[in-house]
Amino acid sequence: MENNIVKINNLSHRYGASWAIEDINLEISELGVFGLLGSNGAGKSTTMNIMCGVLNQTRGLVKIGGYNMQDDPISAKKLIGFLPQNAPLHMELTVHEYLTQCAHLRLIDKKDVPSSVDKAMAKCGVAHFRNRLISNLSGGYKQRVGIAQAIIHEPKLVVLDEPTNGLDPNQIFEVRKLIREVGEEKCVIFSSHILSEIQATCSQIKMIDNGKMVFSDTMDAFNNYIQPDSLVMTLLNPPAISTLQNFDGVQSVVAISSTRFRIHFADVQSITERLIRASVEYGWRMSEISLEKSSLDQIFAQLSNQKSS
Ligand SMILES: Nc1ncnc2c1ncn2[C@@H]1O[C@H](COP(=O)(O)OP(=O)(O)OP(=O)(O)O)[C@@H](O)[C@H]1O
Repeated sequence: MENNIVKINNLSHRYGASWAIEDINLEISELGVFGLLGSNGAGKSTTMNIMCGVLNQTRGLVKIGGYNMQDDPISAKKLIGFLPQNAPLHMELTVHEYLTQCAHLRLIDKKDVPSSVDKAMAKCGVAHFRNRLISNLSGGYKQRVGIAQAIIHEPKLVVLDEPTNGLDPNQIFEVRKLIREVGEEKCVIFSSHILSEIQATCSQIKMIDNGKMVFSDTMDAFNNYIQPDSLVMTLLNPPAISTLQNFDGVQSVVAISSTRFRIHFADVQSITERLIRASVEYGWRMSEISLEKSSLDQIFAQLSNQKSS
């Protein structure tokens, strides 16, 4: 038996004539929260829907816990909990009624249904709303119920498609916390188009751009990758530009105005500190210094170019 929780090989899908995803490869064999990052239309939902057996791929292989999704969908799907982009909630049911129905749909042994429902409600912090109609819950609590239905049968893999979309900052904070807790016991894959969302929640990051996987590594590796390589500073009494150009570690200097400069450097280590010290020593009168980070669009562009070169 393979010990991969998820194995995806050369997964490709087209809607009509246009390819939504092409040759996606992915292997996960450990617990934790894995982020799938991509801008709108990048192919995240298509990948997740195929992974969960909701959509049939045009080409490629999906195995969950060693079971091929196309050959043995029942065994594969037993191992998955899925919260699609539009949570499949029944607004007219109470939280308890809905989760009980989900437990039956997941073929949990009848005698174990009440304890499974109680456990999922407790884990997701919705037990105190057990008798409330789902339609009367806030967005954050609706998402919690959505996550509860995804974990009720104790799956190995939990797939959450943009679970924090449309929530307010407090609700986002709480739902992220819940996702991290679920990730301590299960493999969680969750998608977002917001980089900070993935950075705050995930140990690993997979980036999709234009239907292709452009980056797959740990969050630390990604954060190192996007280390800033420029800064902007304002000097009210600047030296000659050649002085800045010759400063140790500086690669190039662009004068944005007579007092504002963009400095490109090779290594972020200590450059800001050394520039501040020099400003004090030589009386440059620094009033601003800030590191510039690449935008998500720039990162995607860099990674996509690297991939195709
Ligand atoms: N049912 C469909 N029919 C035709 N094209 C589709 C269909 N579903 C998705 N697409 C197209 O496939 C591409 C990938 O869409 P997908 O929904 O997988 O992206 P996404 O990364 O999840 O984006 P979003 O965050 O906007 O949902 C897009 O160009 C989209 O327009």
